[in-house]
Amino acid sequence: MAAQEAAVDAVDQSAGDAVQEDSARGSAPEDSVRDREIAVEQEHLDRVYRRLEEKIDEAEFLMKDAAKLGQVGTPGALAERDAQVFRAGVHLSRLNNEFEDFLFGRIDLLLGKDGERGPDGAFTSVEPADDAVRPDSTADIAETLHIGRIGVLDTDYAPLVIDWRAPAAAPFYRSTPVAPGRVVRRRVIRSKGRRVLGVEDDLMRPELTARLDGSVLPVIGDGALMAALGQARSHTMRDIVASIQAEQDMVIRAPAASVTYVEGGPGTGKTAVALHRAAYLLYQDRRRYAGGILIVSPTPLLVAYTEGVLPSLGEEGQVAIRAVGHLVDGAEATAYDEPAVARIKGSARMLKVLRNASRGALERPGPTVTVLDGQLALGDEETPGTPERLRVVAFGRRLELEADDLRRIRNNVLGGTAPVNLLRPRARRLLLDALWSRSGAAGRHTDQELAAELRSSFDEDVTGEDSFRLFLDEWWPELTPRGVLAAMADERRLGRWARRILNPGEIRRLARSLRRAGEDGRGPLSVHDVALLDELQTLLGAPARPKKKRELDPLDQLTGLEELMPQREETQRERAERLAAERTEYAHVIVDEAQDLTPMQWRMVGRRGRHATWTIVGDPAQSSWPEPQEAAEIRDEALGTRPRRRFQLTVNYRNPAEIAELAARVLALAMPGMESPAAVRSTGIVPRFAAVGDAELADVVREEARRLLERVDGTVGVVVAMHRREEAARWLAGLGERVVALGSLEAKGLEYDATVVVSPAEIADNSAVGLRVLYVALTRATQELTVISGGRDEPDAEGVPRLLRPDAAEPPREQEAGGQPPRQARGRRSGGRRRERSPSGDRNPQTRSEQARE
Ligand SMILES: Nc1ncnc2c1ncn2[C@@H]1O[C@H](COP(=O)(O)OP(=O)(O)OP(=O)(O)O)[C@@H](O)[C@H]1O
Repeated sequence: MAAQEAAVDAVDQSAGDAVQEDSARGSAPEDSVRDREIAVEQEHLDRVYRRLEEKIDEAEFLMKDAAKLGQVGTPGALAERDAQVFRAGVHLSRLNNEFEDFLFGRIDLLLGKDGERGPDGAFTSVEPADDAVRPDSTADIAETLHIGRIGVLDTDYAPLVIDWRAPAAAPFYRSTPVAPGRVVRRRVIRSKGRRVLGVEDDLMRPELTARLDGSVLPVIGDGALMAALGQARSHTMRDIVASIQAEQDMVIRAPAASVTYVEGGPGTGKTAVALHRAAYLLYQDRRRYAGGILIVSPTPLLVAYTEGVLPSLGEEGQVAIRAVGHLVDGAEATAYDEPAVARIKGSARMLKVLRNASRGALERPGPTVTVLDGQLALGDEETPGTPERLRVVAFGRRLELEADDLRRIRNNVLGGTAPVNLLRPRARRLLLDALWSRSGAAGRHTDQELAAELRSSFDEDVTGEDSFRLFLDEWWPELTPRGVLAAMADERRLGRWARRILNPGEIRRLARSLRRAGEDGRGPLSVHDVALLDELQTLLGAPARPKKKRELDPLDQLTGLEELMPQREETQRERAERLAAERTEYAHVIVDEAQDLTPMQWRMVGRRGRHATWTIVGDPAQSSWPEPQEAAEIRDEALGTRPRRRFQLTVNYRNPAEIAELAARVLALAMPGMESPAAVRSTGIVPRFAAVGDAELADVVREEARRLLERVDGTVGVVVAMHRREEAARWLAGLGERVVALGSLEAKGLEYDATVVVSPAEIADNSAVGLRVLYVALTRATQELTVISGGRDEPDAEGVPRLLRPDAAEPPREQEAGGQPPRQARGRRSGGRRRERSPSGDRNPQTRSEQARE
């Protein structure tokens, strides 16, 4: 906050010039220039609110009127009422949504090349008219536009506020001093409710002396971007609508068609851009996209962090944001697999294993049972194996099919590629055929009609028998994805299905991991299990069931999936959830942190967007998936032949240069030759280091977290290796909600005012791509970073771990799949004591870091 206030107070050079001119005319001093500008914007905001209130009155009148119409009760009147209630509800909902921080921008423009106005009342030209600037570099402001979260027109259709997504608002984001177009001054207005609190200006044409209504245009503040970046962070992400940068705006407004790829390093705004793009697409084509956009996020934590952004942009309930482990209804992943297992489960090789399992699971091991006289002869066995003999009585004769017959029929049916559950009717038919030929009745009639009649009464006879029905249920049971996954936990069976696909070690590890889900398959699932379940769902197919008739919603009839209204019993969120549950495919799919998706996850996500357009954002340098080539192939299969458009984001808005520079050392190890994004600001606060022994780790981390909580207004994140997650949460117990402990894989996409990264070596050893995971951990802080090392980190005298020293040695050997992490190569644990303390005897690592820097 302090930074923001400071920025508001700062009046830059150009403003100074304006002030001087003001003073020369004997008018206001510096403060009053700013106050006067705030008053100018306040006046405009008051007008906007008056107009909004009029519109709310109109909407309420419509609602009342609609209710009256409803009392008439004729079908025509009811439909009319629904339509009115709907329109009014939408209107009210939007107006209420938009009231907070409603107006945030303004641009002052030169005269344009042509005089045409667009539908929002603004002039359409982008470039200034030839005579807009006089030879003496003076110019007049010809048009002023205010930008807000939705558009508002005055009673005479003049634009009071332009929707940020409208074409006329684009120059607010795109204009730069290099390519200013018509924009002379861009202003960000900071307001709360009805009160304007401050303004921040960027001058796009500093060479001009521009006048508005005869006075020189004043310029206030340091620029909105810096003010926004300096703000304290909370546990939820904020929208960036007031300070979207030109390269980001290009992505947000890119046409929806085809596949839009966005790459950029940590903090370049990829997630923010993805969310704003969803809002933009809704604005562009609401009919197509309302309720039809899916955002896939890597973790539930990132979903929780980002889900407030769209409502703040006025788009409540229109977009489904789901963690990749929550994409399958009814299957919520809560567990993480160890890296070697994740690598198996995510690999495209699993496709073949699952195909085999989905067919093989029909056959259950165990004591064979006979279905006899309408009963299963189970003996003491609770889970019988697959029956190996079918006996029925038909036309007064006992008929039997033996194991060989049954096997032949099964193989015949499974010869096709159709989903297993959908093959059951065919299996049933072939069983009946075999019994029929066994019955000897086949040749009894030459007359086709009679033969057909006889056959049909034979079928009725057989299928009416409990023995047959029970047999079929046991011999071709309806398979569920969780049931098959549970079957794969049996190492012997898995061994058969994975023969020549996985090696014995992989089979053992995979079976062991699947046993966690329990024999009934109801135990906790991992993120990677969910993609397997989704694949199995496709391989098994859902047997046809009579469809439950859905009650027709009159609003759906009126408007399809259009905007939602708050007055109805179902809330917007519930409706969005319902739409998401009913939906299996989306019109636009946005994948955040796409570099982490495994091949199997790409298949799962791909199925949700078979006819969709796509936005895919990611950073290869942050990938926690070790086989990028394999993932890219499967991704390309999922995206099909749609044309690709690529964008690169190049500026790091999150980390100060001091932190970015440290992280770049790890990037150089993890991805040699890859460029770091340029940090946009510097704070002068260098990262701090401490080396501690195991015994002291908890205390030192806790103490450091406490110290950082005092230094920053917002949040503190403590990032540890995955196996320390729970332990770390205990270290921080009682420190309050502003501080959280995170496993390194959970830190993806999140940010904190300050972070403590505990043992870089442990984090790096955590997986085959540990250096990239460490790079993620080091790039989460917006202000301060402390690195605490143990003996395994091989800290130097200043406490700087080996991996973070400028002369970091060769990158550690990548861990083999399932092999031991290469930690032995990097030293022993320290003897247990921290090697240095501050002169005052406290354990504040600040001192060491300062010493180190000196
Ligand atoms: N134009 C902007 N104006 C203000 N803040 C911005 C802007 N662009 C990005 N930011 C801020 O920078 C931070 C990083 O943005 P974001 O999380 O979207 O980056 P990212 O590229 O997804 O990072 P990562 O890859 O590390 O997850 C956020 O706090 C975001 O609000």
